[in-house]
Amino acid sequence: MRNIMTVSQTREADRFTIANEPVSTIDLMERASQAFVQKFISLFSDQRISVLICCGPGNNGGDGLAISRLLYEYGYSNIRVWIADFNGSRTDDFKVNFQRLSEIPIHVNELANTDNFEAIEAAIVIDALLGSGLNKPLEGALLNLVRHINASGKQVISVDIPSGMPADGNIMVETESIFARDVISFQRPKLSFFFPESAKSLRYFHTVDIGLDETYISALKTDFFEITEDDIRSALIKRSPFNHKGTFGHCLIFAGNINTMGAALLSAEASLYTGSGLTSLCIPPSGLSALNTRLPEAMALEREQLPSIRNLEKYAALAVGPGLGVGEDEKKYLRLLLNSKITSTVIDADALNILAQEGELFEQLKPGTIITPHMKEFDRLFGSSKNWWERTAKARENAVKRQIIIVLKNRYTFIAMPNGKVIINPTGNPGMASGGMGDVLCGMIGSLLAQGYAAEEAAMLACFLHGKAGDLLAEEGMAVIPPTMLIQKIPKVIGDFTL
Ligand SMILES: NC(=O)C1=CN([C@@H]2O[C@H](COP(=O)(O)OP(=O)(O)OC[C@H]3O[C@@H](n4cnc5c(N)ncnc54)[C@H](OP(=O)(O)O)[C@@H]3O)[C@@H](O)[C@H]2O)[C@@H](O)CC1
Ligand SMILES: Nc1ncnc2c1ncn2[C@@H]1O[C@H](COP(=O)(O)OP(=O)(O)O)[C@@H](O)[C@H]1O
Ligand SMILES: [K+]
Repeated sequence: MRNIMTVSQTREADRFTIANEPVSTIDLMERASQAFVQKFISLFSDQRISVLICCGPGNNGGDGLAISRLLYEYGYSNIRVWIADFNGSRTDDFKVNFQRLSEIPIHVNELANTDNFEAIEAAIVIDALLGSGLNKPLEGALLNLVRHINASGKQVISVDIPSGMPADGNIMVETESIFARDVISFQRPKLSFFFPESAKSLRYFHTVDIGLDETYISALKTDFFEITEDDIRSALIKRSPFNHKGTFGHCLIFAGNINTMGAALLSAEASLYTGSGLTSLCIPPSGLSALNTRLPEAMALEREQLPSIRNLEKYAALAVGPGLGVGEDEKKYLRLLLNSKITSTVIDADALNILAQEGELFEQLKPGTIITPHMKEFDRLFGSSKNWWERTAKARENAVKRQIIIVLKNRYTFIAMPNGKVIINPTGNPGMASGGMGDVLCGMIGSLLAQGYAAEEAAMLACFLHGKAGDLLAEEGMAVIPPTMLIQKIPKVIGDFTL
């Protein structure tokens, strides 16, 4: 896991590295600027491109000055610099880089404190106005400059963070900032990048290593973590020669209704393709022929038979909800299943809507149960929230209080764990925004639970692999990803991490 630092923790890591490596602050700024420039070159290799670098008075601006010099040294000759120093005081490292820049022939314009900025001619704007030192909302001439840059329609690349954007997650509706196509962020992404409200400030972010002390950083106590490929590689268990279907558990999926049988089939298919030894799908009789035709590997269990089954615990895991409906029968059977001896459970979709109506059933969830709400389902369960910061806080609070795992689905899915940590999944893409994608995730989690993974691991693995399968398809040129195609990719993604 990669822990996500707050601004004050980044400063601590900064101070520790400076004192213990040791490295001077100006050399650290040079290292950060070099790292930025290397990434910039990989994005824009044509040295003839015209670039305007906008620098504030702090260290973010100091980076901007160093970046200007370095780009010049790398052969980018069409460079201009604007300095927006309206009332801040220049930092020492800004001053050093200002002096260094004066020794090379780059046009530098120190902007007057006015709202009349000249038109931006350059193709690219590097935004080094403000970084993590933001301490109040933008206002006055600086705000107008930010609006001027945004209105120019030029591609903006931000240094560390879009100027004006708060870093630690709580982004207000009224917050105004630079809108960057790309952000090149130092050492770690900022927590704010993962919140949906960040969409007004950036499109893509890239993280570059500036050599802060990783041993120190990984020991910092943080609440938010990002899943990495190494986590997946070490958590996934390789298959052994004498494994058999019994090794990989039996997943029971309780889903589907007359008009929503497809959701049940998607979950069952995802369970099969994620590797559960056996998958049984409990559906109304109207779905049986569809199941037998579409998924010969899966077994059917007629819904009315549920009460007569004595040994439900033969199912290693239970996945409930996709396309289920919220009728009285569904409520009755859901109650029966949640009160059964099956201990590993994932609850999705309509089963969550039932829980939102049946408060006492919700209160009785077994510890370790996984729930997978999207935003609307989450709000039905926990009440509406003003913004994602508040919603995330509720997810953490409830995961701890109820000792359950809350998979709050989005572009970056937040997995709130019973220990209070929030694990962020980085994989996935907008091609996956199509109906049925969540049904697939539910089947994958059920499958991993059936295979014996602990609930925390099953949630983390399923979210990452689900998004990764979507990313592989996007890399193959798929702008729209039907859930059935994503399912076909799951075995390959698992293979990439285990074979
Ligand atoms: N992390 C690392 O390891 C490394 C970090 N580095 C870089 O340092 C950056 C952080 O630099 P920083 O601390 O100097 O702050 P920065 O963002 O330049 O702004 C401070 C200035 O802005 C002003 N100001 C604030 N809010 C304002 C507002 N709303 N409107 C107007 N003004 C406002 C504030 O004025 P004040 O209010 O304090 O008078 C002060 O003058 C970081 O993002 C990264 O780029 C690398 O160089 C090396 C390694
Ligand atoms: N823009 C996106 N980027 C990454 N993942 C996405 C995006 N849109 C949707 N997804 C993923 O697709 C799934 C959608 O789930 P859900 O809304 O429950 O779908 P459905 O109810 O149609 O099955 C979630 O896992 C979500 O993370
Ligand atoms: K910036």
